[in-house]
Amino acid sequence: MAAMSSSMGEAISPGLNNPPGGIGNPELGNGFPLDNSEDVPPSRHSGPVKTKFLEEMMSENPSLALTGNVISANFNIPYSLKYRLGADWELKPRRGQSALFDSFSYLSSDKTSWSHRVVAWTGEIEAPSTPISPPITPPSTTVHLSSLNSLSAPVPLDKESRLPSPPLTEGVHIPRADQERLEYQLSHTTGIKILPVWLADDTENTEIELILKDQARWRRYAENELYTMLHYKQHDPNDGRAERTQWADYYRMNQLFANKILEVYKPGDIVVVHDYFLMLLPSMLRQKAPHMYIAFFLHSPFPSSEFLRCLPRRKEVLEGMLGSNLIGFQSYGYSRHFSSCCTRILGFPSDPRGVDAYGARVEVASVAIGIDAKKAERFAFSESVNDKYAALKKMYEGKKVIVGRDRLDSVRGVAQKLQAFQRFLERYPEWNERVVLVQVTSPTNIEDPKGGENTTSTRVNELVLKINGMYGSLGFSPVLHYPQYLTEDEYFALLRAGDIGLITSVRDGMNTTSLEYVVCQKDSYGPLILSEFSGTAGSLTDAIRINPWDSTGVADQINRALVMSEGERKAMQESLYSHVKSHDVRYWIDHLLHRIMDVLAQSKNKVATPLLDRSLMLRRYTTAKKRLFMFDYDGTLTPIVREPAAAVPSARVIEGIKALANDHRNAVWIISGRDQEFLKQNLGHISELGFSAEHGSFMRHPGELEWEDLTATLDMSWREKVNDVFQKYTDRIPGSFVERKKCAITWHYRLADPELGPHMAEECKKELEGTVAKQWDVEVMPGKANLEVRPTFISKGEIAKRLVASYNKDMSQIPGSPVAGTGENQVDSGSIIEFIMCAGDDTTDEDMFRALNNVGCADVDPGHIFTVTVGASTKPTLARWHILEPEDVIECIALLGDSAFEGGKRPRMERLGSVNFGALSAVVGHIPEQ
Ligand SMILES: O=P(O)(O)OC[C@H]1O[C@H](O[C@H]2O[C@H](CO)[C@@H](O)[C@H](O)[C@H]2O)[C@H](O)[C@@H](O)[C@@H]1O
Repeated sequence: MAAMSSSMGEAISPGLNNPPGGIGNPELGNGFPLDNSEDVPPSRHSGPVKTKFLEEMMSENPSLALTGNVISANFNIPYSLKYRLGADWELKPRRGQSALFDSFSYLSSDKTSWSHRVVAWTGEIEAPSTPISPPITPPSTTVHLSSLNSLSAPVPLDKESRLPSPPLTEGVHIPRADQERLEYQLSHTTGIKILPVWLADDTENTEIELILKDQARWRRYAENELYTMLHYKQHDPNDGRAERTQWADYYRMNQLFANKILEVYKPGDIVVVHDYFLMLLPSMLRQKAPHMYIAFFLHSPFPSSEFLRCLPRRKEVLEGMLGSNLIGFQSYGYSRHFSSCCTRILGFPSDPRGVDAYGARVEVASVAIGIDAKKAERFAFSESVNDKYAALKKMYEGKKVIVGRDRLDSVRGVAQKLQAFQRFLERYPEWNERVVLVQVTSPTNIEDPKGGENTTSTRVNELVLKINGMYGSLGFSPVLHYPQYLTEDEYFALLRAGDIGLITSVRDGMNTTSLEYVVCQKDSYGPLILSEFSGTAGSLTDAIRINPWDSTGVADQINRALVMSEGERKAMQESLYSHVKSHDVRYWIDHLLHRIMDVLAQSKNKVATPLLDRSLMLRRYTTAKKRLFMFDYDGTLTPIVREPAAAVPSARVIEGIKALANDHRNAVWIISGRDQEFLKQNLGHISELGFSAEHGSFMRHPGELEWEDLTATLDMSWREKVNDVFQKYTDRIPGSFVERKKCAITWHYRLADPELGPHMAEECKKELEGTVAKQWDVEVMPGKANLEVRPTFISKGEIAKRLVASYNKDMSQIPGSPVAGTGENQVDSGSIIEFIMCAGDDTTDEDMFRALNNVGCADVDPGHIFTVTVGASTKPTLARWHILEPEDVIECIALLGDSAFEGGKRPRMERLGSVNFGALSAVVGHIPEQ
């Protein structure tokens, strides 16, 4: 997890007497205050101040207005709370997440143009005590706190009255009036507008009082399951019962967050959701407010798909995150893992920049968090720290000090650090008694799945004893281990006193200690040794990188850091320092918000294809005397399935197509990449249908049995070459196979590895374009998990053109014309076409849409041509309309087919699915007058 800090503030009781943004203790807010020192004092601000980053970004893209409302959703508020019955609540800055809380302060300050609110859980509330002072409550005139009116208040408001005893139920009971008091304190007195999410065990009485019994339940799933998995740790197998209960709490908690956000959300607001406690929140919000702007930021690492697979709720978690417009990670590696998980686990196409999910694009980005470097520096070199620093320097005089400050959690790698230090003392005995490792460990509330914190702690203690036993003496211990929290002063003094900062985490989202160490070494240039498994390693590229699992390697790097020349140390420090200063927490949040604005601007610029207007289509259809239908097959009449042979038409498709083709005013064609055999077997029995097989290579006219071969005169010698290339790739890629048709050849990779398949298809395409396509007139076409080669002159577009031209003339007498069939239902050949519907789902169908877009007005009125792509509205297409899936195509077919019988005539076919006369009348009834 990111942004841990040792911040520890004094308890304060904010109330109305405290000015907004500056309650009693100015240090309060987020461990220590937001630095204003180099800016104009707030009172003299004429308006919001833009950071350099924002100015640069806005000059690049002036259309981005970096202003509006931001709602940050975080698991807990920046304070730990102590409840005092009938009195103001006691708020203490919460330990950890200091960087994130600093970003909240920044967004809430007048240094940005954003209006900012935080929605967060109260956190575990400390049990009540008797009131210690009269409440500094808001005035009774405040509308917000109407229940504090003494008549309606559930508890007496004057301090003399005895408070009623809490009911006999166990747990903490918080009357509504006291909840409102906290809500008031949090929104008016802390400098950040905070809306608390109340999470109660008992949902029945929440209007009267909140009963909190098992407060830790809300963090259990996230900490036991998600934190564990995100850090590559695993449980021993269990029966899953505890997991189910914890999941239910996690789900409910995310829902309560969604409800709270929706209470205050207004269209146009940006919601930024933080970390693994709220992974379901983006999709819950998206369901309720489809147009909400949502960014999710994961402060933790994100594992590879091999590891995420082990999580029983992997799909729910990924789908939850995919409700966002943008998902930010601490490093590129984590964002790459996420995209890959979406492909491998959910089957969604992805690339390193994003995922295509449910017809929308979800962008991913790596935006590493920073610290408030100015504030940290000011604090680290303040008077109170100077004294402690001087004392430490004196204490370790004549020794080199290696400093470490980590949580006592196995992923922080404290055991690895000690092992490497032992190896160092063994390999470099010249440093014995001249180097000391000062290791501070703070407790963690996250349980280790394999035996808990105790295992790590026991191991660490054993190692400390062992090293001190081996290399220490009566007067000297090489390892000084302090398992305790440090005050802010002590913490910064220690980082300043270090000669080397040593971070050996084995998994870590962002390690803010390393950033604070860099700030503290501003003048003394102590090198930073940093684990390559920390998310920070991706940003602090000039630090000495180590693999914590390689003790000897770490030992050598410790020695290297100790013997480095001053010049080398200075150069390293200067570069690290400049990075930490320039990529601070403001840069981070500005950058994240800018990215979301950018993503939103891009999606606004994209022209979405409108959903097919069925009533318009029906209107045009019913009035037309001559109609032409062109249907693609796979992905249009049948859903895409794993194996081509399994994509057989349903009874509904057959019924619907039959009904359409039965109408003598309709010409219905199936224009497919499939071969003749497949089409004949599955739809060949509908004699009124016309067929075009293999993308136009072969045609079978309505009412006929013979196929026309349009490739008869073509040179087909390319097939052998293509076959060889496809075979080579098939041999290399398990699961892929070649479909050899009469003319076209298709290489399928749907059953291959989901990332390797598309990658090798790109390679294969390049190879074919550079060889076969140069020698022969053939086209290499990427399809849906396939690559297909066919002669260039043949395409679905050509067929579409021909059909329009042919049906537009009276060509029934011309042999070979598409309308020259003999069936009883032969289309009326005397007039021009008055209605065209053409539906398809993939790139080869775009050729038909292009051809139909170019049909001259004299031939067919463009308003009567319905080109329809099957897929999301965001899909790039030349079609004028879209519908989502084959099921919708079938419904449209049924709708049109049934329309012939509207008006009381008995239908000749079974009613199709959900479309019946009632539904049809409903649609017709709503047709606006022309
Ligand atoms: O023009 P179409 O009718 O859309 O045919 C295009 C290709 O479709 C078939 O492959 C695709 O569908 C399969 C079944 O759903 C699926 O398993 C495969 O991954 C898709 O690529 C067919 O096998 C090809 O011959 C067609 O060219």
